[in-house]
Amino acid sequence: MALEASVDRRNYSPLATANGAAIVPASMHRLRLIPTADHKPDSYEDLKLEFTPVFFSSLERYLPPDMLSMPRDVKLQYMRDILMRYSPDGERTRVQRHREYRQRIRSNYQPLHSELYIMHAEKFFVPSFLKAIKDNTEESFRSIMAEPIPGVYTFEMLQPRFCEMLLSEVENFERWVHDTKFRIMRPNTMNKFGAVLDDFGLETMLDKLMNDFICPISKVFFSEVGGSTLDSHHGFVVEYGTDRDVELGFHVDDSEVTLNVCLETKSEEIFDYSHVPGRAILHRGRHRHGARATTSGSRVNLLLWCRSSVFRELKKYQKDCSGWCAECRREKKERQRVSIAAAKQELLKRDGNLAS
Ligand SMILES: O=C(O)CCC(=O)C(=O)O
Ligand SMILES: [Fe+2]
Repeated sequence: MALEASVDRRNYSPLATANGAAIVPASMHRLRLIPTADHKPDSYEDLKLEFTPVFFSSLERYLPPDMLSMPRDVKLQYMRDILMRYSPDGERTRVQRHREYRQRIRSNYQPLHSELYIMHAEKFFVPSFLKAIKDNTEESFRSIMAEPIPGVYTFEMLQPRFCEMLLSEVENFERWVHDTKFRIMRPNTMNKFGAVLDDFGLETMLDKLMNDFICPISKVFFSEVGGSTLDSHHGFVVEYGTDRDVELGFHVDDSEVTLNVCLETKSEEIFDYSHVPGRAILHRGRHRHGARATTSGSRVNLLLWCRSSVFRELKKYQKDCSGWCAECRREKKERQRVSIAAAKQELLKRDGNLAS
C-alpha cells in the first residue's frame, strides 16, 4: 500500500481526484463545469432510458476525465446516480432500492460461519489490542502502535482464526453470487472484485467494531476530523491479484477515519507499506493513498470507512464562510490552485502517455 507522506488532505476538493482514481459513492459523484470538447461520447440510442439518449451523450462530455474511458454501462450508471439526486424522490428511491437489494441477499444467502455475525471480542481480536481498548488511554493505544508516518497508525488487531473465517465467508458469498448469477454491487466504482460486508449481514457486527473498538482510538488521534463523532460506516473487502483488481490509484476515502486490515497475503506482492495478515492501519479518510500493482500473488483486506454525519454537517457550514472570511477565501483559493495544478499535471501526463 502506498501512502502519501504529508499528514492529511482535509481541504480536498473533488477536482483533485483528477490526479488519480476517485473512489466515491454515488452521493459524491460530480460532473465537470467545463465539458471535454474533444471527447467522442457513446451512443445510447439502443437503450430505453428515462431521458432522451442524446441527453446522455451530451452529458457524457461533463464526466470527470477518469470516467471517460469507462465502459458505457459504468458511465450510464454514474450519470443516472447524479440525475437521481435532482429528482425529488431520488434519494428516497435509492435508499429504498438498496434496502430491497440487501433484503434479497439476506433472505437467500446462507451464511457459513454464523459466529462471525455477532461480536465476540475475545475470539476476534488479539489480547494486546483488547487490553489497550480496555485501558482506554492514549498511552495504552500508543503502547501497541507504530506511527510510520505522521497520522498513520499500525497495530496488531485480528486473530488469524478470525481472518480465516472472514475469508471463507467472503468466498462462500462469492460462490453463491456466482452460482445464482446474482448481480452484486462492488464496494465502490473502482473495484471489479471485492464485496460489501454490510450487504450480506455483517453490518451490526461491524457497527459494534466501529463503536466499541475504533471510536475510542479515533477520539484520541483523529478528533479534529470527526473521529469523536463517528456514527456510520461502509464495511467491505478488497481483493488484489493478477486475476482480480490489480491496483488502486491515489485517492482519498469517503470516510473521516479508515480502518484497513489485511486478511491474507499470498507470496510476492510488493508494497511500500507491507501488509501483514491481522495487522491494521488506521488513517484519516482524507489521507491520500493507493494500492501498488499486484504483479504476482494475491491479497485480501478488510476496509471499514468510518463516517461522522456531525462532522460533515459542520464542514458544509464552515465552507460557506468564504464569502465573508478573508482567511477562508485565501484557503479556498489555495485549494483551487492546488487542485487545478494537479488536474493540469494529470492531463499533461495523459497527453504524454498518449504520445508515447
Ligand atoms: O488495498 C489497500 O490496502 C487500500 C484499499 C483502499 O485504499 C480502499 O479500498 O479505500
Ligand atoms: Fe482507500
